Amino acid sequence: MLPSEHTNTVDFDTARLQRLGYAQKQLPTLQPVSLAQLRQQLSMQLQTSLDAERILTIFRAESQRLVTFDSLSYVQDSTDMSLQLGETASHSTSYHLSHDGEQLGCLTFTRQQRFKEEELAELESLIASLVFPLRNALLYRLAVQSSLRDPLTKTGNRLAMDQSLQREVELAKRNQLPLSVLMLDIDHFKQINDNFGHHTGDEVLKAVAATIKSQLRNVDMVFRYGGEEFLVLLSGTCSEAAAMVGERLRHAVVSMQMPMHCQQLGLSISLGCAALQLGENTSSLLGRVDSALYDAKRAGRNRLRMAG
Ligand SMILES: Nc1nc2c(ncn2[C@@H]2O[C@H](COP(=O)(O)OP(=O)(O)OP(=O)(O)O)[C@@H](O)[C@H]2O)c(=O)[nH]1
Repeated sequence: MLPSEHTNTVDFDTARLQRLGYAQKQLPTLQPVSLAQLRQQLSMQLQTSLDAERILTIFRAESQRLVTFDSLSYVQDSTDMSLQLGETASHSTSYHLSHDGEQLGCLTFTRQQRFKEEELAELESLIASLVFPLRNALLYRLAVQSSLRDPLTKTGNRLAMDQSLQREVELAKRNQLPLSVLMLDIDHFKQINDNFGHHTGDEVLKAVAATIKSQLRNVDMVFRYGGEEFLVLLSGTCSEAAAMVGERLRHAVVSMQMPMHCQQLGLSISLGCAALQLGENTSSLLGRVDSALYDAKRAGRNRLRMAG
C-alpha cells in the first residue's frame, strides 16, 4: 500500500474541530450506537473539516463503532491522494465512490474475518454520509494544489517555492540538519524555441521536468523558478550528496530521447549547488546557488558548479 502523502492543506479548521471534541490526535472514546444515530452524528462531524485526510480519519473512527475492521485505505488519482489508516488484513471490501459521473476515489476496508452481508449494508449506508464532505474536501485540495503548481510542468510554482524554502530552512536550522538546493537551467533553450517553435519548447520543458522528478525521492521538491529554470530542494542532504544528485540529473537529461524531424534533439542542463550555511537566510542561499549556476554557464554549460 502507498504511504499517506504530505498535503499543503491550510489547517484552518483545527479550532472548530477542537470545540466539537475532534482534536487531531485525540478522538473521543467511542461507544456502540445504532446505524441511524451514527449516520446523524457522522453527517455533522464530517462537515467540520475540508481536509480529506481528517475526514477519513473521523469516518474510520466513527464507523468502527458499528462495524469492526482493521484498515481503511483511500486512493484518488486526480488529486494525488493516497491514504492508509491501520494495518491491512486478508479480507477486503472496496467501493468506487462517484457522484454525478465525478470519480471520488476508491475506499477499501480490510479485516481478518469475512464481512457479513448486514455489515456491508451498514458500511454502504455510512459511506453515503461520506460522499459530499469528501467531494468538498477534494475540490478544496484541488484548488490548493492548483494555486501552488506550475500548470505546464506540474512542478511547484514560485509561491510554493517561497513557502517551502522558508519552511525547510527554518526546520533545518531548528533541527540542525543539512539542507541543499540545486538550481538548474536548460542550455540553449532559446534555440529550441527559435528552431522548432514554442510548442516544442513547451514539450521540452515538460519532458525535462518529468525526467528531473523521476530521478528524485518523494520527499525532494521541484519548483519552476523561471522560464527554463528549476529549483530542487533537498532536505536533510549535505553538499556532497546534493552534488551527486545534481550529476544524476545532468546525466538523465543528456540521455533523454526527444525525437525531432527524424533526428534526436540534444539536451543538456547546467546546475548550481549550494548547502545552507550557519546563520544563512533563504535569499542569501538563493543568491549563492544562482551565482554557482552562472559559473556553470560561463564555464561552458552541461556541468555542475558548487557555490562558494
Ligand atoms: N516555449 C517556452 N519558452 C519559454 C518559456 N519560458 C521562457 N521561455 C523562453 O526561454 C528562453 C530562454 O532563453 P535564454 O535566457 O537566452 O537562455 P538559453 O537560450 O537557454 O541560453 P543559456 O541559458 O545561456 O544556455 C527565451 O527564449 C524565453 O522566451 C515557456 O514557458 N515556454
